[in-house]
Amino acid sequence: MQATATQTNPIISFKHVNKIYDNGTVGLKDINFDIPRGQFLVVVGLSGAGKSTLLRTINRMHEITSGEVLVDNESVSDYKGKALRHLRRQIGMIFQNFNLVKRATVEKNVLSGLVGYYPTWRCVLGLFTPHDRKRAFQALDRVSLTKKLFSRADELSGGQQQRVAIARALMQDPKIMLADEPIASLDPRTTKAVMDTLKRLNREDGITVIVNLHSVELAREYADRIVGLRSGELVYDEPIDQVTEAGLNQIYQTKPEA
Ligand SMILES: Nc1ncnc2c1ncn2[C@@H]1O[C@H](COP(=O)(O)OP(=O)(O)OP(=O)(O)O)[C@@H](O)[C@H]1O
Repeated sequence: MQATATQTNPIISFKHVNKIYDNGTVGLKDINFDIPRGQFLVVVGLSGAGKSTLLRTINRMHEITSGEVLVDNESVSDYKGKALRHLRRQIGMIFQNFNLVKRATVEKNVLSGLVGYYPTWRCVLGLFTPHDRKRAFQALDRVSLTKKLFSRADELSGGQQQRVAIARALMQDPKIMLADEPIASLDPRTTKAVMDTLKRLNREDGITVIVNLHSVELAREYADRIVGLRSGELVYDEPIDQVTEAGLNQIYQTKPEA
């Protein structure tokens, strides 16, 4: 069989990645795997398994202790200044608590996604061009929220706020979207709206999406592939058509005593 581009050219690679926090806690232990371009990857595992740590090594919110993280075949560990800013522009991120400026309008929150492109003072002063505003409107359209353009962020439901956060990330024109427990504080209906939005961006825009989830059911519903972490180690890695209940249970077993 002929190798496809995604097989030969992963967008992200972890090579023997270890992360030990300053207090000695092992965050990640010898992580090795590739993420093909355009994949919808879900990372599952118990609380403290290392999911957030893993995600944050990709955009260098966390530094690794050893090994290599490659984005587009380039090791990002030594990136500084311009190179690091360029890396972070390509990677959108959303969080459990949305991280919006609650008293600001939806439009202003979305426009703040341009902070990686403009000096911060320009964003703070709100010096955006008509073209920027048009892009903010288009980003909100992608998450079906144009009607809320001039609402204050804290007037929106949790699910809507998370979609504003997604629109803000879209302003970066990202190749990769990291989502750290994006639905942990949402009810089932709004959860579906957020997960469907991420899936649509993955399918229609080709954005590689990596989501940390506690819910195995949601992982099975949305993922192309599921990886499982336990105590910082990769203990599970299967494409969705090979995921089984028994396999998933293995992620949640506690380690036998040595
Ligand atoms: N800044 C830190 N300093 C020290 N240890 C940390 C730090 N951040 C995380 N840890 C530890 O690293 C391990 C992995 O944490 P991490 O937050 O990545 O797990 P997680 O799977 O995302 O958990 P959760 O689902 O609760 O968010 C845990 O033992 C955690 O206590």
